[in-house]
Amino acid sequence: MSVLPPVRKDRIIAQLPKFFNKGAALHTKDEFHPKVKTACQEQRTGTVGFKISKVIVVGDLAVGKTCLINRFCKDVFDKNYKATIGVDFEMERFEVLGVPFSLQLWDTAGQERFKCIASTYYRGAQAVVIVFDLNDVASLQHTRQWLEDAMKENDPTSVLLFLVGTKKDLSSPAQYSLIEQDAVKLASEINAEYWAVSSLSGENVREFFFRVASLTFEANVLAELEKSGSRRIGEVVSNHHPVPQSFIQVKQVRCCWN
Ligand SMILES: Nc1nc2c(ncn2[C@@H]2O[C@H](COP(=O)(O)OP(=O)(O)OP(=O)(O)O)[C@@H](O)[C@H]2O)c(=O)[nH]1
Ligand SMILES: [Mg+2]
Repeated sequence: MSVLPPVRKDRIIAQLPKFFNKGAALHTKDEFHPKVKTACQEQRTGTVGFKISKVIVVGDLAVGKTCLINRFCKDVFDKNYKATIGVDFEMERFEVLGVPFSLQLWDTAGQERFKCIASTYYRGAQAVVIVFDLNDVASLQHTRQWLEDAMKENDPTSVLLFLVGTKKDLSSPAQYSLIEQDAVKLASEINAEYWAVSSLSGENVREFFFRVASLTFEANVLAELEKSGSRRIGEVVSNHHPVPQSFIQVKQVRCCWN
């Protein structure tokens, strides 16, 4: 018997949410991968329904990481800045294509003096959200460093990356389109999906997290399917050359859509 309450009605995902910008999307398909849809219909998603996927949110101080998470998880916005000390996390439960799926959203500190505490929590992320302020070019320039730090603790071939510009409500259309060009360019260079949001107005916040949940779910199901398929192949291969598990896992995620 399940002890968990049912998933909230507004956390049910029945369709793949759309990307934000075609020039910087993790993929541009309209629907979930056919293998994922079939596996969900046939209830062959293995352990995915019991898993909690870790998402880490990193970026400069005061760019709006905490506000972004709080807008989505609690539907609140605080205009006063209170620095995050170390880390904090929120759990969000979804239902994707009828399968329960949970995200653990880790809100980390951007302030230099708390960075070493925060970085100890980077390990094991399935998605990394790198946040910058759309009104502060320096915060966009610093995202490469945040990426490098996050990747020291994670496998770059299996992590989904998102580059998120915040405080969209504060930028004029002209200012916005200037920084967007740089952000889209950077996102496509680092293989991240780009989003622009406002936690004050709520613009794109829900859409963004639904996309994170959906793409993470899709990658998990594909990896699970690959694992159940490769177990048989692995058994045959291992009679001759043992295949390290890490190699199999890298392949699983890499071949998502190819
Ligand atoms: N206008 C506007 N202000 C925002 C938005 N998001 C955040 N802010 C403000 O920006 C400041 C910093 O926001 P936080 O979410 O605390 O920033 P943070 O990235 O978590 O900062 P650290 O915890 O120090 O790393 C606060 O004063 C927020 O009210 C937004 O979308 N629009
Ligand atoms: Mg914070």
